[in-house]
Amino acid sequence: MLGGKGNGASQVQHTAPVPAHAVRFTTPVVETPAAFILGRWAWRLLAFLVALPVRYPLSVASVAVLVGSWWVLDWIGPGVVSTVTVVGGLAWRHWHPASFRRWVGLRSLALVRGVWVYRRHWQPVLVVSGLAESYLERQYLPRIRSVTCSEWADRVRVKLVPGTAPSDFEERTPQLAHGFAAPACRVEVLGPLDVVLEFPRRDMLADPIPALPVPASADYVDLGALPMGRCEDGRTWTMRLHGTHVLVAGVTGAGKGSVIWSAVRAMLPAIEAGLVRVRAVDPKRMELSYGRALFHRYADEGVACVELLEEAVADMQARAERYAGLVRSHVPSLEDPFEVVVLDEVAFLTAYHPDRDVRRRAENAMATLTSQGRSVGFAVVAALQDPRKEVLNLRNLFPDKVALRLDEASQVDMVLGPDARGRGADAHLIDPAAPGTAFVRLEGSKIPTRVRAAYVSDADIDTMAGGTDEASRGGEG
Ligand SMILES: Nc1ncnc2c1ncn2[C@@H]1O[C@H](COP(=O)(O)OP(=O)(O)OP(=O)(O)O)[C@@H](O)[C@H]1O
Repeated sequence: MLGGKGNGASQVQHTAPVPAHAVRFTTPVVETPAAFILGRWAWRLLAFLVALPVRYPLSVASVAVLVGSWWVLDWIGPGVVSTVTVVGGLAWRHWHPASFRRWVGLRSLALVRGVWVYRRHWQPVLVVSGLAESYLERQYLPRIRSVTCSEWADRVRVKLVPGTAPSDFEERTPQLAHGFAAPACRVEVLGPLDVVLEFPRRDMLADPIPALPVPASADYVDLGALPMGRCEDGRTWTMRLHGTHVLVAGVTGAGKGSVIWSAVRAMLPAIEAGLVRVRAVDPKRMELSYGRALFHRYADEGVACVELLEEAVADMQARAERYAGLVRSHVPSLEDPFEVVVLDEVAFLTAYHPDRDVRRRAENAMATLTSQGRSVGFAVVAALQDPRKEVLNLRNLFPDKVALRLDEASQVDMVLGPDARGRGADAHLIDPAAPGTAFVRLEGSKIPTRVRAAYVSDADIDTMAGGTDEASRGGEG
């Protein structure tokens, strides 16, 4: 059953003896006549040739055209076909570079890398990393189904050996990444026995991303998808804020400020229009004080911070009372704007403040805001350096989390959830020279995605706070 074609297992010669059993039952060795073996090879060759036009239609068609033209016009035929193809290809590349890259460039790359990198090294890498399975003294390998290339990564679709699980691959992502000379490896489960291994080819996030354009007007502000920066596949990283709370964790210098400011920047026209109000808690007095003018309320001293939080709780409860039985979901308006409470270094209030009463009141206010605020249009964005439980008991009240560079591997799962590191979210290995880089779980995906927040400089914040950033305003945000 394991060796059957449909189940994705391919049988290979075993390279290591199975440890001796107390009692060994072995199948008798029967000499196979050479005719059988040759017949089987011939059958396989025939099946391969028949499947060829289906598996590689473009390549087979090209060869057929070349041979056909040679048949009809002798050597002039292939010469004419090649010239037309090259000139046509160059023209295509010139006029439609994007479609040429998608249909020709990336497909050719996938063909070459599929053979040269993955199929060539597949068996040794999998055997050495412990992903080859043994059964009745034979070894079985997961089978490569296809290799495709995107702008930034190779995606190797694999059919697993029955009896194994995707977690076997998830546990060996470092071995696989090193084995195929890639900077990382991520595992995506498509279905039973069906996984994709994603190997980045280059880092799309290596260079800092300048602050994104401010949306042209409040109409273009989408509180469910604020543009924050870039994903590792080159797409824009968008973050939902309305209807959720966001926890941003990262060591000092990891770039928590750029996440907070990118969110504020993406909401700027709505803030100016009065549809969004930001209350800022800034105990470090460094990060948020720059943009004071943008905030509805601002506090930087322990007791004042707690009072700000308690006022937000009172406003939230008043709104909840008005909505009770009448409104099911909040829509931002001038009367009831979307209220965002931004807390920089939340542990200062919940763990480090010397006054126990301040710590308790801060924790209570945050717990109330995060547990009751979502449906009435209150969101909390909290940044912290140390995600350990004793520092912030409320971690689980934040549905969305951003894991910037962290100190220890164990903190990754604390921030992103128990299986995050197994799925490739190595936030503890983020390069300190690339602040703003983080792992997040995008909506609808279990796989953590690597992103980088755009860098909103002090000058950008000054311009935002002065309301003079017309030049940087974009179209649809
Ligand atoms: N997204 C980014 N892209 C490029 N550089 C960045 C980015 N974010 C931050 N930096 C750089 O890293 C430095 C530290 O960033 P930031 O102050 O936001 O870190 P932090 O996590 O808030 O640190 P702390 O907890 O000490 O305040 C910034 O001064 C800036 O030079």
